[in-house]
Amino acid sequence: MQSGVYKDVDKGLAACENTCTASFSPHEDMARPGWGEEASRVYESTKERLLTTIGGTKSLLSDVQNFNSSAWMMHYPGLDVGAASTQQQSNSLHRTVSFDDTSQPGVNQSVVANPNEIQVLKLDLKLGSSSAHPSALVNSLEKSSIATLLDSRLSKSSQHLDALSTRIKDTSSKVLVTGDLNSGKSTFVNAILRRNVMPSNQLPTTTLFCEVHPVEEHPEKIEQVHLIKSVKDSYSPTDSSTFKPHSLEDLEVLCEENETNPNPPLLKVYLNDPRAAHNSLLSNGTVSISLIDAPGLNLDTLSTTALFARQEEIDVVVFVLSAENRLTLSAKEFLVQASHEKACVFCVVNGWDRISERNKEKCKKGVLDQLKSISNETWVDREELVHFVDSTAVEVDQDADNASRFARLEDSLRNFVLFNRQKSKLAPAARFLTHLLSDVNLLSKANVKVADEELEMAKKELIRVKPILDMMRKKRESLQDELERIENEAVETLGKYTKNEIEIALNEIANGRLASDKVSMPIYEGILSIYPYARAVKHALLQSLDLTVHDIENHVRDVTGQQVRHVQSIGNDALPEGVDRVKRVFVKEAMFKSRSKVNTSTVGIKLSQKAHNLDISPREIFNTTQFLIFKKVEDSKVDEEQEESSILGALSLAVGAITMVGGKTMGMRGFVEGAVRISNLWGSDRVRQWAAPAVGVLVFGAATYYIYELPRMIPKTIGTSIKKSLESSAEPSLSIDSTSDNYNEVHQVRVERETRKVLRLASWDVKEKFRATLETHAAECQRAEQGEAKAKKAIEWFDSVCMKVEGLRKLGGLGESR
Ligand SMILES: Nc1nc2c(ncn2[C@@H]2O[C@H](COP(=O)(O)OP(=O)(O)OP(=O)(O)O)[C@@H](O)[C@H]2O)c(=O)[nH]1
Repeated sequence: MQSGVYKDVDKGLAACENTCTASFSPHEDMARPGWGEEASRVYESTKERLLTTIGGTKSLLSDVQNFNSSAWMMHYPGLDVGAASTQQQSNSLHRTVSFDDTSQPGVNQSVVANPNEIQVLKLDLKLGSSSAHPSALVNSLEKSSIATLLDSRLSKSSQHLDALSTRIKDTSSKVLVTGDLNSGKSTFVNAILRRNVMPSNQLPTTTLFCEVHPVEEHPEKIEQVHLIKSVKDSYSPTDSSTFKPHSLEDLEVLCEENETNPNPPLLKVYLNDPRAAHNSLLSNGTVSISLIDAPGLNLDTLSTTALFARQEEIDVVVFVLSAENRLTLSAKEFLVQASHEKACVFCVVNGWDRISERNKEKCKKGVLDQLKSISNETWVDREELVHFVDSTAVEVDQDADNASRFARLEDSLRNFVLFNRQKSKLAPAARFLTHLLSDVNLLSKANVKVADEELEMAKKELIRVKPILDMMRKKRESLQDELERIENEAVETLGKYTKNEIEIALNEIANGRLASDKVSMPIYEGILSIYPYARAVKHALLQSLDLTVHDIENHVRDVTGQQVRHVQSIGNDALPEGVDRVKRVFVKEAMFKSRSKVNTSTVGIKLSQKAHNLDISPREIFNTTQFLIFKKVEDSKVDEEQEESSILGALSLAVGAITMVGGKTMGMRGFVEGAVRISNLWGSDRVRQWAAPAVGVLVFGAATYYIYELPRMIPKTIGTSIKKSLESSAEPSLSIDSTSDNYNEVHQVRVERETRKVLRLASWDVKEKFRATLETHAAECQRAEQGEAKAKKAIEWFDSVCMKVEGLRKLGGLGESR
């Protein structure tokens, strides 16, 4: 016999929790004076502790939810993939903290936990195919989905805590009286109340639920019946819209009226119990008890009554059966369900007076055997829970034996109600809190484990990435400087080179020589083709200049290409390992290609291909100044001939001018005629006498000299002219187009600009790659630092949750769920 239920009151709720599964035999305690007060005291103190624990747990759940949504997406333990490793883990850690979360990087797959340990916060993973293994589902779900599912479980648990809290605060207890049809339920309720209130009859009468409350619960403290349309409707005795009032006398009529109602109403009956508190069950002075007279069980009412019995506020089910009849199928079915829900069922075997003395033992055995097969717990405590009485005799004169049996029934029932109130109101809360706190503890430890893993990963990542980042940050400035230096040096070198090469070329041309050996001078074909010859010379000189520029460009391309590779190699050397290198290929042909698109860039290019550059002015053929200059440049010995040459030059200029004006080259006849015309100008006979031969000789000598000197003079004259005009944009004969810069400067600037453009692009590539790599590493570093901080915070926070769980367990007198 378990008699420690009320003795061991100091164990508080742990005792309450233990008694949930303990057998019930409080009769020894009942015999003690003041047992009711003691039970009540235990109840009150345990209730207060539980309510405080519920408040603390709710606040803890809210904290977990906030942390889950704002700081750390909660991880959920996966499924057991190895009993051995689970066992091993369990041995080393308090309440298995390991788990199989293979969806998380870095989590050791051999580390597992038993998911069955999670009870209240178990996720509803019946998603999609029912054949999908829960572990697969856990692992396939996104972290955020798990966190969301968990959040929903936490919310539901919090709501359930509210319901439990309300239930704990509810001081009333409900006793549901049910049983087979006509088994005497109403008669028994009347006997308990010592009043003939419930209609009882040979014929089935009770078709609806009659809930009897002490009159003290009525707002006006009057006896009254409240008819509530449906058992599902809400009801408040102070809200007249929720019920229809009737007098007690109407009760029988109301029952008759609703005999065939498929959806019968619920009746609340407020009744005065005239008995003293220590005798009364209804107004016992300790707790507020209501009795519910339910319809007899048949196929129609079975489900409704079973549903009613399952309700949390039903603390006790009193099952009334007839001593004369065996249990019906409906009754058996109900008892199985009720005993499953409530563990023990209080049984009243009615009509005991109808059983003859000699059959009483046999009848008793038959009833108990039936009960044993249905509810073993009830059978075990049959002395307290199964009573054989005559309910009809309670109000009338009854034999002492039945009076004693009924008194014992009443004591047992009252005791059972008080005892079960503790069980039905506090134990579910205690059990739920125990499981919930254990789940929170398990989840916290599982998350500490994950946070540990993530902390390790973050640290490793920082060890890897931070030195690279620091090195790159240090290199950034020097790389920039180095690239700029290479660019500037190359630009300067190639600019100078260009200037120098063009200077050399122009000097060559000014000396009448070709600047490139890839071009040859035209052949002089005599004075008669002097003009085409001069034009061809000019073309050859300009072409040689063009080829010089072309050679310069090629050289610049080669050198720039080398510098591009140099830039790339410096840039690639500055990049950390594992990063793609700069691979842009330098296409040297693309250099100097953009000239056709931009007008100014055509300046000074392909001079020989522009027709207007080949125009020859008389001065380029007969320019005495040029001639003299050529002489000076060519040979210093000719100084003494300068005077003569000057005269001849002047003459040649005149003759040339005349011949050119007359139609470019007129030939010897025209030349002589020209000379005669000049002599005619003089007009005097005397002059004509001596001058004609002298002029003739002079002209002839000059012509002879010119014919001899022209092939040598023309390239120099033209070359000098070209050089002069290229060195100054003011020279109209060979303009380098719309620029004020001279030819040399134009090319120097062009080469510098192209070189800078190419090298700047190469540097940009390198710098961009370096910048992007640095940014990537900075982001990785930042992520790792954030991960480290987050993991540290999570470890600290979940550790504090475990401590709070421990505190709440102590506060509520709760143990560990497993
Ligand atoms: N002799 C005897 N008759 C009883 C006893 N209990 C009930 N009866 C009679 O049995 C009949 C049915 O009693 P009720 O109380 O109406 O039975 P019930 O279970 O409430 O009936 P329903 O609600 O219609 O299922 C009545 O005539 C009662 O007088 C008892 O202990 N002894």
